Amino acid sequence: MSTLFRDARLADGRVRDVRTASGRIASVAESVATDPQDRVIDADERLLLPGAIDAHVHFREPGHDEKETWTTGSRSAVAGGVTTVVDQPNTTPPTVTGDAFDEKASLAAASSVDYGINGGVTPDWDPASLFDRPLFALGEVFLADSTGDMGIDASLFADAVERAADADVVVTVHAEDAELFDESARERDAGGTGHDADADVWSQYRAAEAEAAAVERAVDVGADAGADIHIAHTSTPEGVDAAVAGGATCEATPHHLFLSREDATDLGTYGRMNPPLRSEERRSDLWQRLVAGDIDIVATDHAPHTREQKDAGLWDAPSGVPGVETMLPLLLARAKQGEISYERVRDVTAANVASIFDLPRKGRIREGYDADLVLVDPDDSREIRGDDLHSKCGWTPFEGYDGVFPDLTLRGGDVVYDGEAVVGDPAGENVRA
Ligand SMILES: NC(=O)N[C@@H](CC(=O)O)C(=O)O
Ligand SMILES: [Zn+2]
Ligand SMILES: [Zn+2]
Repeated sequence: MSTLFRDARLADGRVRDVRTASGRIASVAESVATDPQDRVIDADERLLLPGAIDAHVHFREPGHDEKETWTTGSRSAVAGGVTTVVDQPNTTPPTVTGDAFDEKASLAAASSVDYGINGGVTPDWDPASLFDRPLFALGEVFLADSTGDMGIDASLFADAVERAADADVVVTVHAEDAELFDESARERDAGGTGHDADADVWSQYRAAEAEAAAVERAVDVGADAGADIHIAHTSTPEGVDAAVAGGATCEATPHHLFLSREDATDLGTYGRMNPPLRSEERRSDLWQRLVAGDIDIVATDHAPHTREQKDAGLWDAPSGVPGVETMLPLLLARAKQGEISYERVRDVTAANVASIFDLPRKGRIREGYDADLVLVDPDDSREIRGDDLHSKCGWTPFEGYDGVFPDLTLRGGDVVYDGEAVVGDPAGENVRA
């Protein structure tokens, strides 16, 4: 199937015809001749972007298919313009052995988007068999416990980073130092479950200082081993600055860029995640660092949990929020308001992700690249509603926010979302296989 987009506006403002054939971008030019077989789409100067690459999702299989599956997670992805995802290892079993990797890889065949599968680290990981598999990256490596309780100590971390350097794979780090958590916060929990709990207490507990301290440690270990360190979900400007100073790359999530402790009280446990929401001042400084280029990529840390699981007390509810479907729509809504350029949105959601994680055929609209494409009308925003989203969890922390959603998403030249429904059979491929 070949497709010709007529008069598409690219992120840099140029208006071009873009033709796809055999899953790749075949031509990008001011005027491209139509082949009789082409499906012609009059883009009418709507915006055409490379499909977003979300380097941080938790699609929950194997082990937690009540929260999400490769089917539901990838359907949510395409409806939000994401065409490649990277799955994290805190599943059950955790992805810490070659066998566990294989089990996850066979489940991922149900994915509508391309994917990478990360390997993780626990005291009983098996690096020999794990590095024998087509790993996307090592990570997220947990320096403190989060969902799955995979926090590891300093010596295991150093060992893991050395092995990753030998294998020439990036290490993605969940950087929080549990020694700096404020245990006295527990006494300030006034009780209540679900939305009636106060997640600001969670922000007090997993203190902001705990992030930069862990980032500093991670980049030091990385430098000693000669490894590439990527800091996951930086939530504080101090954490970003420590990553930049240490020569690491870093990501920020939509929830840390759009939400703050001022939202935590209303969200309750639905606003509990690791690292937690930060002060409005830190949130705004984080956004500035995104616009300025200190933050390399936006990744969602899409971490769905069921309502039933979230409707518990603050200390018992699981951490994490969904986000894969709303990342690009939220950023495009901000771009529409002039708060970030379309080129920067393209870079942080696609081009930079491809260069950090070495995906030479992804992240740009250029001849020879994979035909992973998102067409949007940049002026057409709508309110985000949990009921409209495709994640199995059925809720969003961004309820009521403006989003610019895709009119069309293509993966490998095939339409996977037509603006109203997810279409086609799952055909996602492992990007490292
Ligand atoms: N971020 C979260 O709060 N939760 C994530 C794990 C993680 O990324 O730390 C999850 O898997 O639920
Ligand atoms: Zn994490
Ligand atoms: Zn995560």
